[in-house]
Amino acid sequence: MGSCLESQSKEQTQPESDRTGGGKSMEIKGSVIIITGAARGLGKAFAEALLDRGAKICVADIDSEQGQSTVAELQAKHGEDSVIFVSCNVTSDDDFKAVWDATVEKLGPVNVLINNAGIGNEQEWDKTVAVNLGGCMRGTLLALDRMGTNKGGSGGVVVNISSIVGVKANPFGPVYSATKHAIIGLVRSLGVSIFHLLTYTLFPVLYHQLLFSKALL
Ligand SMILES: NC(=O)C1=CN([C@@H]2O[C@H](COP(=O)(O)OP(=O)(O)OC[C@H]3O[C@@H](n4cnc5c(N)ncnc54)[C@H](O)[C@@H]3O)[C@@H](O)[C@H]2O)C=CC1
Ligand SMILES: CCCCCC(=O)/C=C/[C@H]1[C@H](O)CC(=O)[C@@H]1CCCCCCC(=O)O
Repeated sequence: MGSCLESQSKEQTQPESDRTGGGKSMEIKGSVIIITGAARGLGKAFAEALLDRGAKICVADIDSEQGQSTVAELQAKHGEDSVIFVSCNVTSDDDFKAVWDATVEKLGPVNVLINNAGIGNEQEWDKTVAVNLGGCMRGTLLALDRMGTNKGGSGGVVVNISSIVGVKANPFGPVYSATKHAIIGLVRSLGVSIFHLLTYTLFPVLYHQLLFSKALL
């Protein structure tokens, strides 16, 4: 059966301790990092923390107004050459590729992708699946294609954002919870079969933001 994760082979397996993607240790200073959904919330907080440590950041978000305002704020502190905004809907292959190309052109070769964009819309469940799970899959597969050592890349890191409800049941949001469970399945499976990149999952618990505050009321 064909696989979207082409050219994996059993010969390419290596010990867990050697899973370094490109075989090098990772340094944040000078790294080029794409963060989806970084116009606000957790993604913006990741951008701030990584900029403080010397990374260059592409804020990729569907909300251009908020994204541009966030980048203007971050540029005022870290300089215009350190952070850019690129409009991106993570459900679109073309958008994701354009983000990658613009980042390489303006900041240099990409080292890290953080698939952070996420929504919690139980009524429009297919949209929630497309953004939360589809965005992580699309980004991870593109990263393998662009950074994978099997494709002539230098390796790199992909971080996919799950949630506490990716490991616990969430009766108030079963669709959201299912997407976050699936992200863990994706990364765990990649972790045992792919050594061309490092893949991680983060499990945030609660981070204040407007939408979630409203969901609790
Ligand atoms: N806030 C929290 O306590 C927790 C958040 N998470 C996860 O962390 C991630 C970020 O969450 P928050 O910062 O709280 O969310 P948020 O709602 O504050 O921000 C989400 C960002 O994603 C963007 N976005 C939405 N749809 C998009 C799309 N199709 N393409 C590109 N960008 C899109 C939005 O414009 C927004 O800037 C999500 O994946 C969420 O599921 C996980 C656990 C806890
Ligand atoms: C309900 C427990 C949520 C656990 C923490 C979490 O993952 C929160 C994430 C929010 C993030 O800001 C983006 C969202 O939209 C998330 C909230 C989704 C809650 C689903 C509730 C479903 C509903 O009541 O419609």
